[in-house]
Amino acid sequence: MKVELSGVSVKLGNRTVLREVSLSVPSGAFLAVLGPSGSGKTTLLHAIAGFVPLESGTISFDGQIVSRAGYRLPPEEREVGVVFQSFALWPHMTVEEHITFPLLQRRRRRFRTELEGKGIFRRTIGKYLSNKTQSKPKEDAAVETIEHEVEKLLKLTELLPFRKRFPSELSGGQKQRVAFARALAASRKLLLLDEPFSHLDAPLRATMQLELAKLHRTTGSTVIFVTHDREEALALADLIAVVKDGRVVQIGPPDEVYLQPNSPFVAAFVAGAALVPGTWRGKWFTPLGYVGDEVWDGTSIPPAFREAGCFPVRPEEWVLRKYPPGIPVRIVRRAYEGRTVRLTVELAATEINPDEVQCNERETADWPFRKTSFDLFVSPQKYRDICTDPGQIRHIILRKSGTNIGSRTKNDNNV
Ligand SMILES: Nc1ncnc2c1ncn2[C@@H]1O[C@H](COP(=O)(O)OP(=O)(O)OP(=O)(O)O)[C@@H](O)[C@H]1O
Repeated sequence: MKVELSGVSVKLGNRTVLREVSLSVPSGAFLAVLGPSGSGKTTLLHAIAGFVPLESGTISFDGQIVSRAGYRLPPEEREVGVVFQSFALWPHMTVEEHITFPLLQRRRRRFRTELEGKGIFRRTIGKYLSNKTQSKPKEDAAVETIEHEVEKLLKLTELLPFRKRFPSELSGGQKQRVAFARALAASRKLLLLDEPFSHLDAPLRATMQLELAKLHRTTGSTVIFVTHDREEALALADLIAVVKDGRVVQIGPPDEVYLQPNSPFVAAFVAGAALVPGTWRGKWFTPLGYVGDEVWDGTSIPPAFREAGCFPVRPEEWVLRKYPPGIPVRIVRRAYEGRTVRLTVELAATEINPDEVQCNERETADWPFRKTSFDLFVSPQKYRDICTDPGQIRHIILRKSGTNIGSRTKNDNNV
């Protein structure tokens, strides 16, 4: 199912929580909605599910408007499957009953007139159908269809051995799979997932991410997935929408958002980039405190970085050196991660006059820009060769890629 939002604004209480959000998710695509806490991700998902009314704009599914100001197709009529952060399983229902329930609801919608007021939500399909609301052949066909679908979903989510168990008898990962199976039973067209892995430990999280990717491939559902974990978003999605303060500030494929962020916020949030303060002269950038005569070529850096007086550098772009040339930094933390050592560094304060930092307050107010601290990775061997203790001052330079470095004296003449 293709999902389109055009100029969507949502007010909760007297706060505008979503502002003029426009985005388009092609049928079968996996969109990750990525943003910090409180940015409006869950509200965006709730607007798509039909849980909240719109102040303005439209939401459409396959070209049909499902929400606009003053109109909202009820959630149960939207054919969407939702997985909530907390799983929200029903303690009194078994695994197979969880999956049966939305199938009965869908059936109920189809036979609404026949079933109206007949008390269909009993614990099993048998009980439900023994209400004799339909003819015998119709009953048999309904049982068969629902049973068949339940079997398929149990198999798809590898829950066959647990079908008779209640939630209290399941592990975290199994509960998660029940939540997925129930959502798929509600709809295979559109799945809305609100941080579904946030309560799982790291190994289980990795397994569930693989399972979700497989499920997405096999079902072909459109998936909208809310997360504040950039690695999860980069690993799973076809498209990432970065949300800040209720707005979508950038949307694109993961590599595009990672490699070509359009603002300091996206660079720092999605790529963990350092926002190196310094001075722009034309296309050339001189990092603050740089010891040496190099300047960086910012031809491909968007204007928002010039306005903020900074240059984005991703962790993998740095080279650590014992001596100048480079930017002096103090190593404040090291974390051994097996193949690499993650170093957290701060610009060495003695070298820097904070007044020289041309910081755009609005863009960087929520990011530790002035107290610039960021990560870089070195090999364990390099770590042993270059640094021994946190607290040491070392130098970092931008990895030479052949095109992004110039000489200060040579290029000063060109600006
Ligand atoms: N019912 C409400 N009334 C008023 N404000 C609300 C209401 N619900 C949420 N908000 C506010 O709307 C903003 C967006 O909330 P939302 O839950 O969508 O953010 P989020 O990005 O999903 O956050 P998190 O990652 O912490 O779950 C927050 O500042 C929140 O405090």
